[in-house]
Amino acid sequence: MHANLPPSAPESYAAHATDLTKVYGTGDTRVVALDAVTVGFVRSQFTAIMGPSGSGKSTLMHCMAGLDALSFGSVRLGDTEISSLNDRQLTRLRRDRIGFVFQAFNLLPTLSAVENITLPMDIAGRKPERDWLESIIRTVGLADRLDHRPGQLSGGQQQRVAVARALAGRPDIVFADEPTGNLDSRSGAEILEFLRDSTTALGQTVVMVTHDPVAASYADRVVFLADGRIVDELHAPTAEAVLERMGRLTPAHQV
Ligand SMILES: Nc1ncnc2c1ncn2[C@@H]1O[C@H](COP(=O)(O)OP(=O)(O)OP(=O)(O)O)[C@@H](O)[C@H]1O
Repeated sequence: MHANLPPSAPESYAAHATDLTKVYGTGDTRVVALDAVTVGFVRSQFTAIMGPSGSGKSTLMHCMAGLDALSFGSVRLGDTEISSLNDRQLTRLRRDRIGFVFQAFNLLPTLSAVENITLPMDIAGRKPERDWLESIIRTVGLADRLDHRPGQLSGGQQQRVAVARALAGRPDIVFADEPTGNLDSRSGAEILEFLRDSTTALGQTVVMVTHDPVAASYADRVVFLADGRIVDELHAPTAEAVLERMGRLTPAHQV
């Protein structure tokens, strides 16, 4: 398994940031959202990013996914230095090599579940690999819902379609931003299990931003941010351990 390579081996990372710094605004409105963050996401691992509100979680995800430009530092996706890419190359990289799952499911209402799953590949002119697609659909348990439109599916089922869509192109990495934020706890648990299965059974790499210690406990590793810096990390986390670490980072009035 790639996950057993030493973390220092560059090939063990699906994505890696070095001294990643992001500054918004200038003068009085200047905010250092990320302050020289160095972090790697090991292939075939599930990593959760946690931290108090405003600590830089979304900014880290957006910079590493090529959705936002860096101020300083570098981000590599596999062998590709993304800060060296122009807008067109970045668009292609996001489309072909990154999967996204958001809190809102962002499905097209007029398309069936399977059409939604294959849409990004259809747009890219790529043919889905049949076996891969079937294993994803099996993993997320959608085989008997493929012809349903999003309006005929529950929230949990719609998010399963969104997870399958993110995985369909066999991306180098999947970024999930609060993927269970709109779901009841049972549907949320299913989605988290699918994300975890996609790393253990399918070898995918998943990075998830979450506020929820229970959600984070599904990950192999939790990285904690505070004030734009990585301040802690946990391996094989339990919800209790995550909660305890978060308690140390969050001022009492915000808990
Ligand atoms: N487009 C922007 N312009 C100016 N400042 C921004 C912008 N986006 C984020 N920030 C600031 O950068 C800091 C980090 O924001 P970010 O959204 O990454 O935090 P977060 O940890 O994801 O927060 P939350 O948990 O509330 O979503 C905050 O101080 C925020 O106000």
